[in-house]
Amino acid sequence: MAKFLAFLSSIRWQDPVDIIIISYILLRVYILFQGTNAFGVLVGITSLWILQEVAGSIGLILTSSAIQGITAAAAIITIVVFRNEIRSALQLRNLKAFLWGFPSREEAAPIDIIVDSLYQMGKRRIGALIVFPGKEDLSEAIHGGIPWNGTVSQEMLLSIFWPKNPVHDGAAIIRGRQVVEVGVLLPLSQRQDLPSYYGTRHRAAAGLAERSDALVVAVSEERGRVTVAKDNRISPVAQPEELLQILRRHLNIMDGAPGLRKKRERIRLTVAAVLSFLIVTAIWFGFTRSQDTIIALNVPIEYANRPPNFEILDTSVDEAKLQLYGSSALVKSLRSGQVQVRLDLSKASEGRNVIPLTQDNIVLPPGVVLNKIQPSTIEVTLDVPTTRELPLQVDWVGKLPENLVMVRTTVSPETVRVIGGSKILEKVTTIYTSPVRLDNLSKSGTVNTTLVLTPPSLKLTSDSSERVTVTYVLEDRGRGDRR
Ligand SMILES: Nc1ncnc2c1ncn2[C@@H]1O[C@H](COP(=O)(O)OP(=O)(O)OP(=O)(O)O)[C@@H](O)[C@H]1O
Repeated sequence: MAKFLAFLSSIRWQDPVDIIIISYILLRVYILFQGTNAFGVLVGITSLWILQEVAGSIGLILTSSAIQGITAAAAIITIVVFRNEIRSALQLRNLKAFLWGFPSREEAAPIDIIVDSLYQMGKRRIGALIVFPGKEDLSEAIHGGIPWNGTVSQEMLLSIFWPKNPVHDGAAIIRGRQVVEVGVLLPLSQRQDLPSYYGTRHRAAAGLAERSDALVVAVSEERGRVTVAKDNRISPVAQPEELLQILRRHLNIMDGAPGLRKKRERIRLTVAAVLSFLIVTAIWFGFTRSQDTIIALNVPIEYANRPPNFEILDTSVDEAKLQLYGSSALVKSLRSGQVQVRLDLSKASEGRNVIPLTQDNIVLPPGVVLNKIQPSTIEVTLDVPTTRELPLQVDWVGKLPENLVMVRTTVSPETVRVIGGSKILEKVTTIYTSPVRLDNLSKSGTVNTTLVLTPPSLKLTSDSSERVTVTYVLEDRGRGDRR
């Protein structure tokens, strides 16, 4: 529970923003690419990337780098192979349309009118060729069309393919409710297995279907048959209902009233948005959790609420060793002062106190969790401060040269006033200077040095100085004073 709360408090404002931005990008990619072959490949590449992250996080170094290589190669191949699909998916006029717009969902084609017209033309032996583009861009496959932009009607279709009409040759392209181009030349299929009675019209239908995701319907001038070409298949369709069904499937026209269709579309988008959010949240969770780190930190102990009149004479340690856990970004950016160890001395009494060091003594920034504290207890010795005047002595070290003897030493000042805990001061009888070496002395003189307060809890009164002057007199053994 504590970890969960710590996790909640570790969420920064940037994290939900991060998740929302990436979820939105994912949703946009879905909206722009749904239904295209490239979409399936994109899903594949994303799965590979997730697999690589998982492999990396559990330490499968070789697998992770192999998948990384495959993902990179697959991404490049996808861009090359699906360049047309990607281009048509991104064919939006401006950034606003790219970020907010929906790919122009043209109004559904009036397939009843179209199917009726096709069978009418069949009956009357009027040859026709109609292309219903899919998601792919056809501009590289087709040539020579004449822009038309007329709303589909039976009269218009019959007149376009009327043999005396100058534009009856070639194919018509229908997008939504519009005949957008007429007289379009389609690529001819090179297949050898097509029936011999299929002439160039049917070969043209098969050719474009093979090269793209468009559906092409041909009406035979000779036989009056309606034939549909899609992908690598080309076959006659005897019944108008069957053709209606094929067109409905190809153009993604849902049964039901337009209101119902819109509702279904909204539900689909909502599901896609929720799924994007959940996927991105899961990835974010895995990503940030895998970034969690443990660090060790030494933090000076602060003492609060010291009883008045008491001094801290001694403590068993000056620093606490903390082991902290959290997201690596957070843990690494910890600054001094953000982590504090505070010991409450309000209940401490004179002498030695053993105070437990617990979680309650530690102040941590949100998101950082305490894993371990050392030591578990701290000894604090409190005492009443007193002042004493103590004699000062020189701390001579080493040996005088053989021929010399020290006959007199004076220290200035001779005494110092020291403040410290009464118990400690009871044991201290003398204050020493810093060590002064004897080996280097060759004649009488003066040395300036400082005094050393031991134990360090002792302090000098404000009127005492740290500086000490030592005057010494040396003599040659047997020869008297040496100046
Ligand atoms: N590459 C092409 N792209 C578009 N239309 C074409 C193409 N080649 C031929 N056509 C159309 O096909 C017509 C010729 O049909 P042709 O009789 O050769 O074919 P078919 O398959 O036997 O058709 P039908 O059964 O109607 O005779 C042309 O007048 C032209 O309208």
